[in-house]
Amino acid sequence: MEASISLIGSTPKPNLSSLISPSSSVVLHPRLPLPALRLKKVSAFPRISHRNRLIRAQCSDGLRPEEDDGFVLEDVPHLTTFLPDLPSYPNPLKESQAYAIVKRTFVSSEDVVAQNIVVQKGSKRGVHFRRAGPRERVYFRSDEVKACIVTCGGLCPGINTVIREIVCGLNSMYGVSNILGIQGGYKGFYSKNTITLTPKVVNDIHKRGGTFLQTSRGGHDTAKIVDNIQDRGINQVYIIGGDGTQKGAEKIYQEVERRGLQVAVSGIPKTIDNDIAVIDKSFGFDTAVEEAQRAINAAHVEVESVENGVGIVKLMGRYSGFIAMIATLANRDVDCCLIPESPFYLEGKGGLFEFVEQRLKENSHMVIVIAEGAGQDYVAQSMRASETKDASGNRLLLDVGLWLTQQIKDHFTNVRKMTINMKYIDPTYMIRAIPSNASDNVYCTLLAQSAVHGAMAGYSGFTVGPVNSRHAYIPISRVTEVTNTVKLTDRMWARLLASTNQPSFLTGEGALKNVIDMETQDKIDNMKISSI
Ligand SMILES: Nc1ncnc2c1ncn2[C@@H]1O[C@H](COP(=O)(O)OP(=O)(O)OP(=O)(O)O)[C@@H](O)[C@H]1O
Ligand SMILES: O=P(O)(O)OC[C@H]1O[C@](O)(CO)[C@@H](O)[C@@H]1O
Ligand SMILES: [Mg+2]
Repeated sequence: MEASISLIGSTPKPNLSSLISPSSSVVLHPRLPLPALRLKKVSAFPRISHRNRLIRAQCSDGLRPEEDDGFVLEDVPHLTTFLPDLPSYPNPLKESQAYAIVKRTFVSSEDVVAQNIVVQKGSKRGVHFRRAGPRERVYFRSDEVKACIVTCGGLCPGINTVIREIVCGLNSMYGVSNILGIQGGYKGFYSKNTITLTPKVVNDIHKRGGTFLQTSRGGHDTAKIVDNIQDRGINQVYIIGGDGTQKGAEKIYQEVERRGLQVAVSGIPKTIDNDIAVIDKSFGFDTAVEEAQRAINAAHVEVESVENGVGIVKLMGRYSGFIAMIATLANRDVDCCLIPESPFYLEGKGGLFEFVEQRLKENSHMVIVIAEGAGQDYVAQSMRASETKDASGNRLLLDVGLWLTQQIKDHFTNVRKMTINMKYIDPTYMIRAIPSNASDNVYCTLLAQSAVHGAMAGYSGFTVGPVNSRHAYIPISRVTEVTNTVKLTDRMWARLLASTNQPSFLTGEGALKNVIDMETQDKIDNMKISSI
């Protein structure tokens, strides 16, 4: 059967045809050079969600589901898309001692990573991403590369490891020695001096927390940044940061393409909140969960040593309660976990006050873990909410930890006439500021090396990250269009409820329906397989 292909984006170019198996119908996104098969150009979709565009693409191709194995490649841009005459060179890794006995040094263009690995007999093959790794040909000569690295947004364990491994990877694998550090985040492109990064300069930065290059929020001025990239002759840009940073990276890529520059833009997702879609997990998350154990354990020791001890530990998580959820599951001494995705209430039947009292009666102590973004609307009812934002436009949160501490104290002292011993611990910045642990260090190394291979291979406008444990190149827009959140309807939250035996707070009329409605909408937009 002849393959039927829908192409979204600019005019196709004749190479890289091998991805197409004769029986597949393939949707190439956003631009894959022309395979030697029948092509149908799909024009002008409304710029709605990436996912919807793909669905539309398949429908417009007139494919009936029965004839279609549903293979979809969400491809990343390549420099040859807008610079068709760019020369390529044999990858210097061919000569590398490190890869001398590796059976398959290079990743084939046919290697893709499936987004969905839980399938049923007869399921569509679904969305795939290009597998990350070195390619047979590179689009930069080593002595021509001028790379830069920038770190933006909040801190996260492991940033320094990523910086180190980009520098060392470029140098040892590709012989690149011209690498600049942009200081202080995006605004550093146009307002600060750069620093020269060599393997020697970055040699032991991975042992320290924070970012060697400093970071900032706000200050993303695309035109000024790309002017600066152009003026300095930079041709590889490595951008380490969270969802906001990746949105900025996408804008930089678009401007680079508009100007027709030979610049590879690579995003490396960083967020302690684990709120980036598509990837399995963000680096530093495991380290954060591990460090959170120390705070939870301290709270438990304190409250178990007194009568009616109530410990509250506040953890980070602006919109996503992953750290709180996984830290709770890991710990066993937590009686109740509160996250932004799961609304809770204090008073009445099934409320938090009732549960605290019950646990105090049973055990004489209890520990609550609360994510900083939990119950914000609730807090706003009793505090004067100011709609203040940080320099990047993120809403500044009200301190739910202090608020909850006060509410519980007031309730038991004034209403229940009980003496309780309250211990409130806020370890948020301590958790974020530490160096990464061993497994995160390995993860950061893989991310950095994958980013370097992708840039050298001429990909641009991509984010790198593990999808079902295999590192992949993902279009940046795909990871920024939705926020990864804890799905209350998935099993992981149920596991937590089963482990703590806490109330689900879903007894209010319509509460469960609201959650399901919200998540259904989310799932339509976001095909992420959320699992940790
Ligand atoms: N929509 C956007 N377009 C362009 N740049 C953006 C956008 N959103 C944020 N940025 C820029 O990205 C940088 C970091 O953004 P932000 O402070 O939101 O942190 P982040 O990358 O989301 O990391 P985290 O939230 O994990 O700390 C800032 O310099 C900000 O100006
Ligand atoms: O105080 P800062 O540095 O703006 O960072 C706080 C925010 O950063 C995050 O850790 C995300 O990086 C959020 O969880 C938190 O709200
Ligand atoms: Mg963010």
